[in-house]
Amino acid sequence: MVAVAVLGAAGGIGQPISLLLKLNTEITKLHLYDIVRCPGVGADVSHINTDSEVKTFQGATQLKECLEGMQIVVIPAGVPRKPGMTRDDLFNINAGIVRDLVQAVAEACPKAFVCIISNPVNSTVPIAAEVLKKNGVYDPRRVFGVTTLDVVRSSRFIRDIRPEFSCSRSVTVIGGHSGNTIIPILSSLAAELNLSTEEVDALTHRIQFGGDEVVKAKNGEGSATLSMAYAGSRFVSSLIAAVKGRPASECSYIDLDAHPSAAESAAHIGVTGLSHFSLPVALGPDGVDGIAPHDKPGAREAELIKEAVVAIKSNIAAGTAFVLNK
Ligand SMILES: NC(=O)C1=CN([C@@H]2O[C@H](COP(=O)(O)OP(=O)(O)OC[C@H]3O[C@@H](n4cnc5c(N)ncnc54)[C@H](O)[C@@H]3O)[C@@H](O)[C@H]2O)C=CC1
Ligand SMILES: O=C([O-])CC(=O)C(=O)O
Repeated sequence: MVAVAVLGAAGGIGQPISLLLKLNTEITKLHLYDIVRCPGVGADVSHINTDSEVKTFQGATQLKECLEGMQIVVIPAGVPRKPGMTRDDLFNINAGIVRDLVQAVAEACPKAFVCIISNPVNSTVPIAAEVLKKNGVYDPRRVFGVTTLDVVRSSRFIRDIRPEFSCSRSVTVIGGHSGNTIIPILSSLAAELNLSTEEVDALTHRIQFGGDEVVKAKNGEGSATLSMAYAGSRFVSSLIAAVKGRPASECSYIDLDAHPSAAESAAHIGVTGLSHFSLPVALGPDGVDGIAPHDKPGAREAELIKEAVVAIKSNIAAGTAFVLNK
């Protein structure tokens, strides 16, 4: 049995991710929750002829019932950016949404894997961690910031300039999920693909600010939804593979206490004094199971890491203070 809940299921990401999860034949129960429009989305998705049973829940009074028995909880609830905004500008609204949803997770399915999509991920994941800690149910191996879209973009953007590069090849992306905290590790690929310094710089910038391309193109109608749904569904598939004992790894923004090798690996690249950072994570039946083999940062990336650490530190502090000071 694999039971998955989507919180924010009627939204721009929520709808297509619900569709993709309905197509995943390993999922047996799919629970969809939102504060609006959920019955319609659920009725629609439930007609797809795969075996999973779809149930919909709407409004805070149905949240706990939605979450009971869930093994994986995917959270794309919250507001998206408009042009001119940073992800951090979403903090004031989304911090409270994530806090309240994770509180319900703590009460109804404390052992579930929690996959957080809502921005700013650099802060919302520490918020989730603090809420679970407050409830005495925190397992750092089980809480993930979904940064898969940065990896997906990296593969595709490299393919744009080197058609011989296979889109299905994963690229290591570490750090966080906003602007200059996103660090694609391109040094060894640069040698392999004969990328010039200018090309590496341009690729790095495009990957870091890929979200802005979509925000600009959507012109006030939100941010990435379809590519995010794809990325989120890929992340969930990897998690399910790991739970079922198959090898799986994904880059993800995790608690560095999730595994001794996480903190070691981070320290090795100069990341100290942070509770969270995105690393290539080896996934196992209990979630984070170590650090997956990955390309090592070169000198240019080491500089980017230094900048990212400063920004992520303040994002984490904001998230932590939000829960602890209330
Ligand atoms: N991690 C990543 O790589 C990415 C993250 N995002 C983030 O995902 C979030 C969602 O984006 P979209 O789906 O485009 O937004 P959207 O506005 O289309 O959908 C959000 C959904 O959340 C629901 N919602 C709001 N408050 C809720 C609550 N308390 N409980 C349950 N549901 C609630 C809304 O009713 C809506 O259906 C945003 O914060 C966005 O920045 C977007 C793209 C990539
Ligand atoms: O750009 C945004 O606000 C949405 C997002 O996180 C992304 O597309 O990477």
